[in-house]
Amino acid sequence: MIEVEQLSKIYGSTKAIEDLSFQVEPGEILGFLGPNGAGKTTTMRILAGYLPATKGTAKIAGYEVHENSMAVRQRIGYLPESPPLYLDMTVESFLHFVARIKHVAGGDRRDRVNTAIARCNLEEKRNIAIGKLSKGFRQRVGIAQAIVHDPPVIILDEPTVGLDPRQIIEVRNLIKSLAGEHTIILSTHILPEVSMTCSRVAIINRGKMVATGGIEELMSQLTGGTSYDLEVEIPPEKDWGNLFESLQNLPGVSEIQALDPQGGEPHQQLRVIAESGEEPGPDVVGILYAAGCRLHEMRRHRASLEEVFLQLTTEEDRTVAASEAAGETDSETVARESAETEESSPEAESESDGAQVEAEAPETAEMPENEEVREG
Ligand SMILES: Nc1ncnc2c1ncn2[C@@H]1O[C@H](COP(=O)(O)OP(=O)(O)OP(=O)(O)O)[C@@H](O)[C@H]1O
Repeated sequence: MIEVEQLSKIYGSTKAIEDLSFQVEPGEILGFLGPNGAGKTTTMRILAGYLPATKGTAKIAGYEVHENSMAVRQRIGYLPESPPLYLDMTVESFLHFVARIKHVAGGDRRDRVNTAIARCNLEEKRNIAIGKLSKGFRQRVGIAQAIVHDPPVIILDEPTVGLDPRQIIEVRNLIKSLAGEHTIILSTHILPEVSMTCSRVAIINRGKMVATGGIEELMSQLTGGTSYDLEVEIPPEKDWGNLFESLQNLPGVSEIQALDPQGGEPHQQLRVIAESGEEPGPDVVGILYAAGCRLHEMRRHRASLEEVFLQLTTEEDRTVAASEAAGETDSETVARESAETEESSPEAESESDGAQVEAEAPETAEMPENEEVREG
């Protein structure tokens, strides 16, 4: 449903994203995860047809996003980081307005608006002006405007930023309830968001893809899977070397480490590292039991998504640091930092992005006087 091939975006001399390739299957929620400045918003804006890529292609439902931006916009619902909302309009009239500009047929509009209101739990707020709603309700209106034309694809850029913990849970549940019927890509820098909401994850760092896959799959592939820390007491008559060898030869065991080799007999602290996707814990216990060992403690450790994320992003950062130490010029880093400083100034942005900035379509092209509305 979403196919991205070697997508790159360069702002002046800053490579915001570089050769990104990934796919999102129908009905799936893909978490697009990366630290601040990794290139998430840039990717979301390109997918939504609001920013041209420098290189590569992105297709939504078979349409190339830049070449067929109108066809793509009909097929996507987009929630930008700061959703453009008309604060003076009531929830219902705003959704009618969006349905009209999204070309929902006149006869279907009432139904579509009612469905979006129901899906986003906005019944009690339908006649309230958006400006009087809390941030959490406004975010729901943002999601309602993204789904009001029943698009097959929904693009959500940091959908829970700025919400309180209760609102975060509500918005996450809402997003989950939309999967299946819709294909969703959700950008976030919040790890639990991905594990709670998404079926698959794409991790980016400094504009490059560092991993994609199912969350479980990534955790076992990248960290070597499960390990067990054991404290055992070995009977004096048993040969420790033989026992060590039996454990080492167990199917599914990758390595045995003696954590406390100085501890001496009979107490030993061991770490058993499993092969990827294997769980040899019960067999380890079986061997120890058969050898007459006393098991004082056994702890199973599985890497968390946090560890995977840190492992991936730190490896990448270390590589960059190493090349810097080797005397290579990191023009990208310098350019990024200066671009970040310039970001706040619209003039500076046009300078750094040259002609590409002018070619960008504003996210709110269909909503005139948007800036005034946002401020109001
Ligand atoms: N208009 C622009 N002009 C110049 N550089 C830009 C522009 N927009 C983004 N960048 C740079 O591109 C890089 C990626 O930015 P982007 O906003 O896509 O990251 P992000 O992952 O969404 O970050 P965050 O989580 O902080 O919003 C950053 O280095 C940023 O400074």
